[in-house]
Amino acid sequence: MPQSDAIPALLVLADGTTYRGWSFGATGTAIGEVVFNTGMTGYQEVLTDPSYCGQIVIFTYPELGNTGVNPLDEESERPQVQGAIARNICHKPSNWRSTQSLPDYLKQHQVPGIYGIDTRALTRKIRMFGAMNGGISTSILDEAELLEKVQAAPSMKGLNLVRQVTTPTVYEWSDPTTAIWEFNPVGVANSQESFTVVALDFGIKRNILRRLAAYGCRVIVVPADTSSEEILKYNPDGIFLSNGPGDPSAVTEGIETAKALLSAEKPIFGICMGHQILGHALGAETFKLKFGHRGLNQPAGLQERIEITSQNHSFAIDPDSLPKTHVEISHLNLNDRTIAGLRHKSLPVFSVQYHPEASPGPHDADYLFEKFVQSMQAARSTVSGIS
Ligand SMILES: NC(=O)CC[C@H](N)C(=O)O
Repeated sequence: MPQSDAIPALLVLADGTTYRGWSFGATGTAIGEVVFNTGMTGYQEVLTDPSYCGQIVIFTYPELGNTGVNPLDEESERPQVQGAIARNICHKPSNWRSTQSLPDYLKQHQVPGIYGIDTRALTRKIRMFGAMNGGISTSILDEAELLEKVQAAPSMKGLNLVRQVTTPTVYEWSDPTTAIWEFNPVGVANSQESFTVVALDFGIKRNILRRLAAYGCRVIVVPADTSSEEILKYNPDGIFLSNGPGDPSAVTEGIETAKALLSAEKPIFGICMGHQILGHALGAETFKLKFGHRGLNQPAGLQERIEITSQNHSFAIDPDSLPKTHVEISHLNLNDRTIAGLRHKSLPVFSVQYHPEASPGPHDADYLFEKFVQSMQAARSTVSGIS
């Protein structure tokens, strides 16, 4: 229920659908692509994932904010969503790790939210008609006026948002997953040889960096427009292509770099946007899904093994465009049979459309970090003549 001093807010979708609710977080107006996330946990990780830049996220889980927010659960240094839509909000968090309430946190970072919305009906609408632009506002309460602003906003298709979230400078990351949260101590202990990984930052999540560090990688994170020559100067054992927001086909500089890096024949691992960029570099195309996959229970696999995965994406690789002579599908999304993983037939190069680092989500796919480390180990042995 709204508090007695709740501020009224308006939500308008590009097709003219309107909902009225109350404001939480910052006041003002936010316009973006409205998408839904079905996860039952991890609202802070979702809000701070740079891949959501430009989007307003509907949370289908009915109450947000119960466990507050804390500095350790940030996937980047601030919330990255344009706005948030919730059924209900908890104003008084209760958790030993909480340092701030969710509404105060969003207010501090000027991110507007709206609650009191029938998120089930809204999600059904998006599922039926597809993801579309929308706006939430406390200052424009006239439906036609907000609709005009929503309809003037650019479509997500063709949008390069990487420049807004990539690191401006090179930095090194060496913090592994904290010991109390480490769920795979055996795998981690087995891979303590150190490898240098250059991570191309299209909007990287911190837990990817932590998982790479947990498996013994020293990670050098570089801006998205770093050239292949500069990357190879670090003499990396492997190259990582990160997740990120917007349309992958618009990230032409990243695609060109990935193409050039393929000819260096080093191990390459891509996650989500990284997977799509690798796909483009290998000669494939991407297309926009009707409403995307965002949640923590997406099944992925091919034949015997099925992983339950964490996902957040709008675009996918077009199977008809895949150059089958040198690339093969390693995983399918088992809900809709779209491509969820790729593998090069002769090079140590692979990628997944989902998020093996979870945060939030299940840990089924964590083995992919181990696989990346093993491919770097194998490449080292080949170079030194031990095979
Ligand atoms: N999480 C991601 O990297 C998302 C990739 C891309 N922006 C998409 O929506 O498909």
